[in-house]
Amino acid sequence: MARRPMMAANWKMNKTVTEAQNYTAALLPRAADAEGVDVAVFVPFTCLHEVGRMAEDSPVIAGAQNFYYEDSGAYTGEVSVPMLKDVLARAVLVGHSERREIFGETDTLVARKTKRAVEADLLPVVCVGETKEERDSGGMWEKVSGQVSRVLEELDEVGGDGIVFAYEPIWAIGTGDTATPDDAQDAIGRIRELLREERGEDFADGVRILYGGSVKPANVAEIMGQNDVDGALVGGASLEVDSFVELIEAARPGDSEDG
Ligand SMILES: O=C[C@H](O)COP(=O)(O)O
Repeated sequence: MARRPMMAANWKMNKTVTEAQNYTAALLPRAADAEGVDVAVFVPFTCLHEVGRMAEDSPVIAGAQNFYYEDSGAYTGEVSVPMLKDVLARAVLVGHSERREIFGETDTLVARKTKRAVEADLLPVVCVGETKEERDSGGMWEKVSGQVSRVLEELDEVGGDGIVFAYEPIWAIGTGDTATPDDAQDAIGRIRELLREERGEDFADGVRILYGGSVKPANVAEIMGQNDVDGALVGGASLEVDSFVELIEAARPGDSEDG
């Protein structure tokens, strides 16, 4: 099944509102030409409303980088799904490794957030991946399969067709140390196989799985050329519009190495 590619920018903790406005104004006309690719931009809460408003009538998907699964209440510092929708977010990152490693998010919290996003029709991009130590000790698959399975378990009641996963080996994030295209295909192919075993052929074929970790214009074509890789979640190389647009263009169907 041909899945629609996705190219996603994760600005992380970068950009003021003015910088976000300038970036979005430059991106929108150029992303409009990106036929066949879903373009998403995951931005800090402080500029989400502005990016959401500017992108509202465009194909560009404005997204948040985090949220909490309760809708309201005494959760100081947190932001809920209704609040994200109110500022025009259409997607959200869930369980990015920086949330898991720095802020202690557990597999259970990530799974509950994913369920809440699905229920609210906010597209979750669920991040999974192993540390260098886990990879070196042969524990990559135990870690990644555990993260994916916990999410699937939580989604039992709500389905979750169309959710997006992002495989991001932690050792490749922001290090310039990209996984080889074979490593990316191996991990992502195994994730898809797990989805097939747990939820059947149609679900597995429909879920997009992105790769993340030091993706840049110089390596994107090779990564996108892998059979099971449906796009990329990009940090550093998404911060400049020119470089992000190069990545979007490389994701267009027919532009990747194997088609
Ligand atoms: O969300 C994006 C990933 O953490 C990758 O970041 P990076 O492209 O700067 O390595």
